[in-house]
Formats: sequence, C-alpha cells, structure tokens
Amino acid sequence: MYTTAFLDLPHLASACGSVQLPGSKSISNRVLLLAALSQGTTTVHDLLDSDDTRVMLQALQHMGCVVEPSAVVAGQPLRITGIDGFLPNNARGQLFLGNAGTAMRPLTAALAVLGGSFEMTGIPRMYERPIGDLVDALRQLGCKIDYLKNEGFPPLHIGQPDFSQLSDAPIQVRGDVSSQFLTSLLMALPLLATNRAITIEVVGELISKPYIHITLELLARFGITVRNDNWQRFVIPAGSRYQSPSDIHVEADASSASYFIALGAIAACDSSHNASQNGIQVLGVGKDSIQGDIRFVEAAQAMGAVVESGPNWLHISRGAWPLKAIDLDCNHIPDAAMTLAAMALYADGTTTLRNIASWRVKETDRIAAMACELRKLGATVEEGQDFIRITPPASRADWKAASIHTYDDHRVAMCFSLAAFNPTGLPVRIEDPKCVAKTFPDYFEALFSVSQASQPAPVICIDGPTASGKGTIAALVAEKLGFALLDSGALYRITGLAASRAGLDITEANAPAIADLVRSKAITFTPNHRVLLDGDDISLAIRTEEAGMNASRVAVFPAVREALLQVQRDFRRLPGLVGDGRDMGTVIFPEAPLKVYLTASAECRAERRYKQLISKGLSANMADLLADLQARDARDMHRAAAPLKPAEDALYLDNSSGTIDEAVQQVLTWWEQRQPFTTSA
Ligand SMILES: Nc1ncnc2c1ncn2[C@@H]1O[C@H](COP(=O)(O)OP(=O)(O)OP(=O)(O)O)[C@@H](O)[C@H]1O
Ligand SMILES: Nc1ccn([C@@H]2O[C@H](COP(=O)(O)O)[C@@H](O)[C@H]2O)c(=O)n1
Repeated sequence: MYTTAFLDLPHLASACGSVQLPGSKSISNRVLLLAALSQGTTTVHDLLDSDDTRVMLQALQHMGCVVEPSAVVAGQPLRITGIDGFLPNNARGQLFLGNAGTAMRPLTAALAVLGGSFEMTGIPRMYERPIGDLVDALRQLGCKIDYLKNEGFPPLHIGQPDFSQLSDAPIQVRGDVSSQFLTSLLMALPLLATNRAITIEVVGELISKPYIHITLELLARFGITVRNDNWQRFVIPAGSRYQSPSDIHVEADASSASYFIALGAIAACDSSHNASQNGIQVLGVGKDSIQGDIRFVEAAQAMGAVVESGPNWLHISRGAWPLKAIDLDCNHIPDAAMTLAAMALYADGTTTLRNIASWRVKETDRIAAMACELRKLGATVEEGQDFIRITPPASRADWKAASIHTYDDHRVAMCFSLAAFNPTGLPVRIEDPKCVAKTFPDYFEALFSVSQASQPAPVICIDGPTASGKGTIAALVAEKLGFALLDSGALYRITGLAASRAGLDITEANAPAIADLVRSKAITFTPNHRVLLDGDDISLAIRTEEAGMNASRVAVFPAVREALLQVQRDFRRLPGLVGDGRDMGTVIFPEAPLKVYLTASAECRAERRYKQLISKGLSANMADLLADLQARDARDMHRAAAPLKPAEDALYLDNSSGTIDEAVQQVLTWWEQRQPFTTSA
C-alpha cells in the first residue's frame, strides 16, 4: 500500500492482464458479525483485510468473541468462535469504528439488543453520517441508546435494553436513507426472535435493495431464513438462533471489480506487453455473485465494454470507443456507479447518473466530491440533490493535469486513477492514496501490475562521490514519492564480495570471469532492506570500507558494468524510480527527467562515513577513511568506463553544510517544478 502524501500516476496508455481482487467489504463485515453472534466456530476464508474489517474484528474481540489469529493474515483463514447470542457478564467498553458504516450500524443494532454498556465512536466524518432512523427503530423495541454529541449521529452510548413492553407490532424503519439500517435490524433481531416472530416494516421506498439481498443470503447461511414480502415487510421466524455454517468463503468485492471492468473498457491492450491476453481478467467474482454491484457489468456494457463471465471471473475488453454516454438510474449500484462517473470522461456525450442521493451521506458527500474533481480534469459537471451530469473535456487540449483531492474516500481515489488514461498524455496526482485501505489496500499495485505507461516510468538520478549522502537522500526521496529504489553501488559491492568469496583476484584478466560470476548469482533486495546473495544475507558484509574499495575496483571493468547494465534498468517500474550511484544520469538512465549531482567536501564525507561505520559497530579510523575515500574518488572519476562525472543536465547539490532533510527537500522541490499539476481546491 502507498502511504505517501500523494501518488503521481504517470500517463497510462494501455492495460491487459489478470487481477485477483480482495474480498468484498460488505460480505466480510456481515460474515464477521454473524459468525460472532452464532453458536460454534466459523472458519472464514478470503476475508478482506482492510480498515473496516480491522475495526470490526477489534470490536468483536471486545464483545468476547475468540478470533484466531487476532488479525487477518494473508492467505490464511480466520476462525471466530461466536457468543451464541449472549454477551459475557458486565460487557462494556469503547468501540472505535473509524469511518466504517458497515461496522457502526450493524454493531449498534446488535449491541442495543444484547445489552452491556458500550460507547460507539469513530472519526469526525462518522459523526456526520446519520444513524437516527436506526436508533428510532431500536428504541421502539426498548433498546437504550443515547447520543453523545449531536441528535441523530454517532457517537452513541448503548446501555441495557428493556424488552418488557415488546409487542407483536411490526418494527418500522426508514428505507430511503441507507439500506444499512434495515440490514442492521435484520442481523440483530434474530437475537430477539427466540420465542416470537418479528416483523420489520420498511417506511418509504427501500434503496439499495441488492445490499439487502446480500444480507438475506448470508442470514440463510447462518441458519436464519427471513420471509421477504415484496421488500416492504421482512419476517424473522420464531425460534431463530444463529448457527455457524462451519466454513464460509468471502467472494471478491464486486464494487472493487468496477475499476478493472472500467479499465478493460477504457484501455486499449498493447499486445507487445502481454501477447497471451487481450483485455482485463478479473478473478474472484463473476456472474454467480450475490453482490448487487455485479450489475455494474450491465452499465459498463451499455457504455461499450465487451464483457464475458464465468461463475467467479470476468473478462473485459474495449468495445465501443469512445464510450457511449448513458442516462441511468443507479439506485441498484450506488457504490459502483461512481466508477461510471469516471468512465463518463471518455464518453461521446453527456452522461447522467440518477437516483444517487445516498452518495451524499457516504464517506464524504460523493456527489460534491466527484463534481469538484471531475471539473479539475476539464469536465463540465452539473450536480443536483440526487444526480450528477458529466460532459467530458471538449477536446484533448481541454484536459488538465489535476491533483485529485480524495476526501478520505477510497472510491474517489480509485475512480480517479482511471483519468490517467486521458488522451492528452497527462499524469494524474492522487492525494492521500492510502485511503484505499478501506476496501482495497493494494489497489494501485494491482493497477500498475496490468497497466503500461506511455513513457518509461520516470527516474530521478542521484549521482556523486562516495559518502556524499546519495543513498540516504535517494531512499528518503523514494519513500516520499512511493518510488522504487536502486542502490546501484550495492550491486558493485556484491560483485566485489562474490569475486572474493569465489577466490577470484580482482584483476583485469579475471574481469570476464567476474562478470560471468555475477550473472550466475541470485541477488535479492528484500522489502526490509536486507541484501541476499544466493540466499545468504550479506547486508553487513557489503558495507565495510574494504567492500567499498573492492566494488570500486571491479567497477572499472567494462565487462562487469555490461553484466550489471540490464539488472539496473530492470529496477525501473511504475510509478517511478530513484537511482543512486555514479553513472545513473550519464549511462544507465540518460533520458531521466531529473538528475542530481550530490557533492560534499572530502573531509565532511570522511567524518560522516566514520560516524556511519561506528554506528553500525564496524571499526574505522578517520585518517585511513579520508585516504581511502580520496583514492576511491580518483579511481571512480578517472576510469575509462562510465567515470563518475555530472551529467550535462544535472543539477548540483552541495551537501557539506545542510541537513539531510534540506537535501531531500531540495530534490523534491526540483521534482515538483517538473510536474504539471494544478494544486488541490
Ligand atoms: N546532509 C547531511 N548531513 C549529515 N549527515 C549526512 C548528510 N547526508 C548524509 N549524511 C550521512 O552521511 C553518511 C553517508 O551517507 P550515504 O551512505 O547516504 O552516502 P552515499 O553517498 O550513498 O555513500 P556511498 O556512495 O559510499 O554508498 C550517512 O550516515 C548519512 O546519514
Ligand atoms: N553506479 C555506480 C555505483 C557504484 N559504482 C562503484 O561501486 C562503488 C561502491 O559504490 P557505493 O555507492 O556503494 O559506495 C563505487 O565506489 C563505484 O566505484 C559505480 O561504478 N557505479
């Protein structure tokens, strides 16, 4: 997941390949709560690991459920032993539910029926999301719920209910604000229906029926068959008791699929990148899905997508191009419909999405958010209380490079990534990309895995003499931008070490053998910054001064440099790369858009290297260090092959007196000056 302040998506030209999607958020959180209320242990497979499921799992553990392991571990099922309809004695606590509507609403209903003493809290946006209709319905039953701040909104306090006045009269709940209120009652009230049937009556037109369908399907899996009288009355049978189904699989998220369905419809497939596959293959969800958002497929087809499907897969490719503008009632696909707003940027006219009033009370006011950000890209947008109308930029020249504000809303971030396929060749900046953690933490990684940029990924080169701070500054710049990192010096250090270990003297006569040796080796840079040579951890061994000297000696040989050339270029990937070394800007990436030549006085560098070695527990002597460093500079600068020198278009940065932060900031400022983005509104 990208945790940077922003993520710059280079202009993307084509896409093809397969994507395995994470589990559905709606199904994951429902399954977790139902398993928690059940008798027995439920093994949940393919659970979504996201912010919303994390807060739900923590809350369930607070309620006395046993969860093993205590958090989602990739590829492993999770076991939940339920409370069988009863909280432990004196159950109490504060449950922090972030901005997870799928946790706040159902947990409020379940706890209001179960009792105990709980404070339901969240982030500030959660306190703007209405819950009054659910609370009103629960109070009809005798539940004790108090507002802790504003009437009708979380945070809430839930106390011990009094069901002495409970009658057979139907419980009424509004259905026209959020279907989550009805879902919450449907999941909570079986706890009360042990001796009597309970009827829920919907007041007003029920929105988002497909989400109620998911709820009913899952209730059935946990032993509760609810009678659905035309979406107006729901009867929970007497004698209800939750029973674990033992095992349950969470299908992939159909709303998350919408971005890749759109991708297949928008992006041409460049077969030179993936000859075996045309279009986008989505794995984990297909035509047998119980999720309402699977009907996004029909909307995408109406806009021109060509979609084939199997029980749990979809294949999407471009059909009509430009896409066809549509006028659609989106009540049945409220979440995925946002993706249609992004597709509308590529349509042949004005697209109108209607009946989407619920967008206004989601993670953010999504109608306002989409309108504002689409306008930044050059679209003309009209918004109403329950509709949005989008006319794409009139011509290529009308597209703008925008910095997209994401409102802590995962769907805004994912939708606008699609703007990177604009016809004008512009990049797109996504602010706060980590907001996708709500449903799809690795969304951008998945997008990059199937997308090809119109230009090779951008590279920032940082070259300079030893101990000038290149490695330190390159790593920090890469971290700030979410770019990959190439420590090219490490490759020469590895080569020198490999030669020594193989008993090969570092002589010109041995150069071809050393080059062959390094070609034959498995070199791994692990995510936790370890360096492995054929599986052996050599992270520390390559950091000695001797290893630096040997590196500088093997680096003189053209055969060795040739052996490492493609290895270095292969580090280049989306969204970009920072490379540090001696010849990044002159030889390896001569077309890089930013080249920095980092220097510092020899004395300053020797002192820094001294401190660095001592801090790593390695022995050092100042006078020797200065002499070694000067010898290394001389060899690196005066060798025939790729000598250390500033590229003609490099920017100088003297790092002798400034701090590390100042140097990093300078590089980032230079990078920013090369970006075309208009700032956030
Ligand atoms: N501006 C600075 N102020 C203080 N210390 C710095 C500064 N820049 C770098 N350093 C420190 O100097 C030491 C050497 O930096 P670093 O290892 O990044 O240099 P390098 O150029 O990558 O060296 P080499 O080419 O030998 O790998 C590190 O301990 C780093 O923290
Ligand atoms: N692009 C590069 C990077 C490094 N070298 C040689 O490797 C030596 C060790 O590099 P460090 O950055 O890890 O100190 C260095 O002295 C160079 O001789 C290179 O040639 N090209």
